[in-house]
Amino acid sequence: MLVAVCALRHFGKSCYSCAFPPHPKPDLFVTFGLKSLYSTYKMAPKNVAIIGSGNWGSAIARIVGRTTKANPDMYGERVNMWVFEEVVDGRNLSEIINTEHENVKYLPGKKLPENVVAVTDVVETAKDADILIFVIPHQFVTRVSKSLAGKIKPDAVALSLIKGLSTVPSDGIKLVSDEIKEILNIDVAVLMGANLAPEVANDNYCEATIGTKNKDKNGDILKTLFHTDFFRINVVADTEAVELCGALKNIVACAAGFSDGLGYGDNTKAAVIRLGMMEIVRFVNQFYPGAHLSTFFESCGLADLVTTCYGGRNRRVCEAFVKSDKPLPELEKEMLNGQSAQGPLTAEEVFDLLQKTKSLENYPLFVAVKRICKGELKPHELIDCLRTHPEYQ
Ligand SMILES: NC(=O)c1ccc[n+]([C@@H]2O[C@H](COP(=O)([O-])OP(=O)(O)OC[C@H]3O[C@@H](n4cnc5c(N)ncnc54)[C@H](O)[C@@H]3O)[C@@H](O)[C@H]2O)c1
Ligand SMILES: O=P(O)(O)OC[C@H](O)CO
Repeated sequence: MLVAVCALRHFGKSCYSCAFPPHPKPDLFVTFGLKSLYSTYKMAPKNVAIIGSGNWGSAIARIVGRTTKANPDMYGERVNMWVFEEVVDGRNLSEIINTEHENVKYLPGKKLPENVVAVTDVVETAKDADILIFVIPHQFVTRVSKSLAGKIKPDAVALSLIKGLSTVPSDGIKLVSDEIKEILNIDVAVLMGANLAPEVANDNYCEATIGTKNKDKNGDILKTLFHTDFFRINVVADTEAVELCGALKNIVACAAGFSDGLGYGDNTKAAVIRLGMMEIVRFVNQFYPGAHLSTFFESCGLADLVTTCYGGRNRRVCEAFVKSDKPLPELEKEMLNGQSAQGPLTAEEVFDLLQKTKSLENYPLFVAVKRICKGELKPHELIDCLRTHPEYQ
């Protein structure tokens, strides 16, 4: 055993300086046999595919295209990116991406690395991939995952960048990562953080959190795929908490938008952020207990909440909702050019779960956002809901 460990550590080189206790030098056959086994494993670069090509999908493709190219021993150079085909100015978006290397609709003005290849067939995109990055609005996850079932490598791993929840008619909600896992029967990690896509695409410094239950097995290969000088990654094991921070912050962003639309200023918004944070922590503890408090202070937690409540699309659309009195779907269409604000939908999904579990009174902010989005409350009533928050008792 000792010999085998030593052989693996030295890959057949001299073991005189081995830190292990004294042991015989491994015989050449064992050493080189293991070396070649190791090389086979080591020399098989992982193919990466991106399922999605919206605002965030395209920004992340800029990073992944570069890291795969910079690490040829770890990753295949070509990165397939699934494009939900549409026509832009008379041309197919996929064709524009593959000739001009720019997603002119969802991330205009930013070049994509040339090794990122737009593919319109989702199975074709994913079938040879060892790492599948899911980055689509959450309402499309079930359908897209089902179209991949049985058609991907059985030992592939997925990483979800999706900030949202899946709905289950009987149970209320399900984590998007669990939905993907159940449909595809593969391991699913998550990546969340304070990451407004246009700023990431600008290479402005920021951070993100990877949550994986298999840190020993997948932590390095996933981290290296994203970790750059300007995009710094921490890997933690609290997968559920990481994912829920990403999904639930979109609801809080809506409350921040209402507050901005009403002209309430920074103190009120700080209160919205704090109470929102407390509801996120409470929700995780109630439905997915066991998370470390420190996880909420990773980029996926407090940092994402701050950035989203100042610069996000959910905030922007909800501010406009107060000022214009137009319905949210109309504003989303008018303001976002095909992009998606996921807070209102997530608020509705979370509301159903809270109702089913008789927990509504513990989440006044989440509940108020749902009711305002659905026209059941006026935006200014948000503050009445917060005034009697259980955090004050
Ligand atoms: N944009 C950001 O700043 C950002 C940052 C971090 C995380 N996220 C999260 O990443 C996920 C994806 O966001 P995004 O910004 O890349 O997307 P987006 O909001 O830009 O959405 C547009 C994408 O949805 C696709 N789409 C439209 N209709 C579809 C359909 N019927 N089936 C499948 N796809 C369809 C479009 O082709 C396009 O690629 C979301 O969960 C979001 O919360 C976004
Ligand atoms: O633009 P939003 O509101 O979808 O937020 C984008 C990112 O999630 C911020 O980290």
